[in-house]
Amino acid sequence: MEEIIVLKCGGSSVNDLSDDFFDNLKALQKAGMKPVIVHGGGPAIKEMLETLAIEFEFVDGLRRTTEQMMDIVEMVLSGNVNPALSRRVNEAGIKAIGISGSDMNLLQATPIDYERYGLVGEVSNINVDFIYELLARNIVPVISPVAIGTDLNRYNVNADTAAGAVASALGAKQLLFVTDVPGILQDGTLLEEVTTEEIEAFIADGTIFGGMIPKVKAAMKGLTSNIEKVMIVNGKQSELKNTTTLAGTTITKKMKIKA
Ligand SMILES: Nc1ncnc2c1ncn2[C@@H]1O[C@H](COP(=O)(O)OP(=O)(O)O)[C@@H](O)[C@H]1O
Ligand SMILES: CC(=O)N[C@@H](CCC(=O)OP(=O)(O)O)C(=O)O
Repeated sequence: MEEIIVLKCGGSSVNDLSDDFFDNLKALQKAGMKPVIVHGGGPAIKEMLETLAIEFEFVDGLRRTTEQMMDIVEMVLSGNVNPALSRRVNEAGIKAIGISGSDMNLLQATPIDYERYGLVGEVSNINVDFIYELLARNIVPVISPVAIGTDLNRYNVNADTAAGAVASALGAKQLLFVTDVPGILQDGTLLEEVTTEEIEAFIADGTIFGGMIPKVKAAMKGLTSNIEKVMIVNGKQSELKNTTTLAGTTITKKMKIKA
């Protein structure tokens, strides 16, 4: 199997992905790589819950998910964001198929802690064979992070975590977080390379907060498996123009040698 690259498209930028993003996707395929997309949709879920006057809260950065809320999460992620993104990929001339993580037991999950988070899951198993079949046909899977439990409940999985799990399970070489900022910023300055050690310190001193935390955590976990390169890049701008010189933050496990 050729080199697999998992791209996580965050809800913050999924509706505003630049044309360069799709050109880049094409270039990756042309270069013989196999892209797999996992998307989020936090802002769209928020909007829908607010429209329906359903109150929600985040516990440790995860949306505490009730059964009623799960209906909305599934509707938005698998019924709205997912087909919209796969349509755009298809429009760009790339074969893509939108799939819910609960189809074909694609993403199987177990509850993290039902009392604390409700129907929030962590991925326990992935139907990699099905993804490989699609990749062999040059079809880009566009995966919604709604998972299925062995208890047959649906689970809401954080999309960054889901992307990390998919990348590790597939033996992907690269994991790219496509978001609404140019990468990890420190006092407004882009950090081009950050080590896993530095990340711990940045979380502790508040440089990295909120939605960036699950990304760097998934990155650090991914780097302990076969993933060689993790990047955080902006999907809205033209940094994605060139596959070899992507602008953004590269997260590495190697130590920086101090001069
Ligand atoms: N050090 C940091 N550098 C850049 N962004 C950061 C940092 N710490 C926290 N963030 C926040 O993380 C956000 C990206 O995460 P999130 O909103 O969850 O995006 P996505 O929907 O793409 O997953 C940024 O918009 C920014 O507000
Ligand atoms: C458990 C949990 O918090 N799930 C997320 C799933 C979507 C997501 O992660 O979207 P972004 O990538 O846009 O943040 C949520 O309900 O918002």
